[in-house]
Amino acid sequence: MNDMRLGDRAKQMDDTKIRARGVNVFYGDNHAIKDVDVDIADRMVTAFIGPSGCGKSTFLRCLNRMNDTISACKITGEIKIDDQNIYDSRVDPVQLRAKVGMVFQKPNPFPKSIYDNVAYGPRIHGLAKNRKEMDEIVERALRRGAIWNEVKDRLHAPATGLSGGQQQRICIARAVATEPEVLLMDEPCSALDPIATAQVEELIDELRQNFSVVIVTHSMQQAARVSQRTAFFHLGDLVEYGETGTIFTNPEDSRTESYISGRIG
Ligand SMILES: Nc1ncnc2c1ncn2[C@@H]1O[C@H](COP(=O)(O)OP(=O)(O)OP(=O)(O)O)[C@@H](O)[C@H]1O
Repeated sequence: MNDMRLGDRAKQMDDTKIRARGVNVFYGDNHAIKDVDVDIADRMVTAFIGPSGCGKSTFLRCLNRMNDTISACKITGEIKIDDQNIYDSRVDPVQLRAKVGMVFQKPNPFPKSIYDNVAYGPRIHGLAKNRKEMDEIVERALRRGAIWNEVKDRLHAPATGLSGGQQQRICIARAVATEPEVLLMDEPCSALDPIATAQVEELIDELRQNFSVVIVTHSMQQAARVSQRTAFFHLGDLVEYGETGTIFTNPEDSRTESYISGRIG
């Protein structure tokens, strides 16, 4: 183990936001995630990389219990956010998903106005006492989504009428409107052109001032650009996890090296 990783491990003692231990996921007989332990840091971007089907999205969805909605899916092990086991029967998944927001691969605005898309979560969770407070929440979220200037004059127009890149930033604004602590992003740029991708990447860098961000990406360049930590998955195993620069320049495991050099995947 190199010095960087030892330093990282020590730091993780202080800044861990999510602590997963012995996590296994099964879809029927398919053992999709195998005994994964990982500590995800607060206010940093963590990238999940690995070949198609290795379990990146499955593990990401464990972090806000999105897999609960898949009946064939069984999860064992423990995932704690701060000190709370999110699979404890007392945890309400709806409340959990306000705390752990998610942005998907394909922009999926609701067929509602831009304003109502962003106000949706805050309304469900009763975050505003009146219209003025809701207006403030919506504006703050749209500013955080780096889309306010483009939409401030048409807040009541349908969100579905925006470009793909704008829709994705609306979805990010919608996810941050409930003041989550963690933001999960499942290939958030895969449907975007290079300009919109650059805007979303810049935004991810700003979001980490306030949130712990976990991003699944197929682009190693993107992982290298946006993340501080990288986890490499292969066939359901978390093969290697550490500081992004180290994973890309000096990986310990031959499978990681093969993947980043394009020999597998
Ligand atoms: N809803 C589901 N029902 C059954 N099996 C699933 C489901 N989702 C994923 N799987 C299986 O779990 C394994 C991991 O899939 P997952 O989508 O997590 O991989 P991934 O690394 O995110 O892949 P990709 O990069 O292609 O999106 C695969 O074998 C996949 O077929």
